[in-house]
Amino acid sequence: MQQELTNKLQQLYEDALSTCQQGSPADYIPALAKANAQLFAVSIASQQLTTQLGDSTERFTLQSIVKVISFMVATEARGVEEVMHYVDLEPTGDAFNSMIRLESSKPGKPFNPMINAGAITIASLLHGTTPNEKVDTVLDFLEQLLHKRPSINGEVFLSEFDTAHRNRAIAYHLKANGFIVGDVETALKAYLLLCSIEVTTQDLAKMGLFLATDGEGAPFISPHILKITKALMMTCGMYNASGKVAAFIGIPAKSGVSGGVLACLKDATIEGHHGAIGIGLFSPAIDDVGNSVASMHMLKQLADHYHLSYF
Ligand SMILES: NC(=O)CC[C@H](N)C(=O)O
Repeated sequence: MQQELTNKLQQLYEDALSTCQQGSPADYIPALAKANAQLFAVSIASQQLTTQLGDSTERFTLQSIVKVISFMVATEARGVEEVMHYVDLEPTGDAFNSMIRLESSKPGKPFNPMINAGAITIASLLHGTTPNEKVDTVLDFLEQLLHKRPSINGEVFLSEFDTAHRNRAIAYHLKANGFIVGDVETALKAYLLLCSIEVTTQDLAKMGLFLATDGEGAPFISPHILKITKALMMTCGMYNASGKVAAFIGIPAKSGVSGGVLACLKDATIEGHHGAIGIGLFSPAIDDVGNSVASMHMLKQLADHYHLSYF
């Protein structure tokens, strides 16, 4: 059922919308730079209800948000022990594309699956030998969850593939240290294709609800893997602002440089929504760390107003 908008939610949305100009769209991926910085959409989904604010049908690429999904799919396929042989579960405090710890810490194992190094390793662990076969395992999962197969934005993929010098360096460094399974270019291409999967905030809210309900009634991911995934979102999901997001918002969330944010709440109340809730947000203007300014403002206001912090 689609919810009538309350004045409060509308007011929080308008307040957050006014913060868009404090950021700007990511420009290190050329195709993302031309996004309309004024776009802002919020979707809230619970088992009873969905709420849409702004342009919730606008499509954007998942970018780093896909790291949550590919981690779940790879870990379901391989098991926690095998995955942890290749990727740790520790926050870094560094930028998402940092390479420093691959060299400064021995044996150069990526610290967690939410940074680029960890996500490229995870892409190498997905079943399949070609990039498309690997990506299909994630698309299959999303198709079951969303009841439609998401598309890949070819322009964004090519734009990033052509300029992926840093990710390529990370991938080869990982390979040299034994943390890429199989062909390194295959892992890199799979990772970049995964980042280019297109969604709307409505899709993100459904993904959030899936996580929030511990996978109830949706494609199977073991409960212990969902628990690890949400812990990773809380500790590592918001780049090197993860600690502050945990402290001041207190909701497991994952953002991407296209301006999307995925959040989930196990048991909360937001207007007519009660119980497990998924939230999807999107606004392309991001801050220095890489988090969407309006989306984070909205999430903070929601957390304060509806007492959503886990702590
Ligand atoms: N933070 C992000 O969203 C990064 C994803 C982007 N595709 C990259 O690898 O740089």
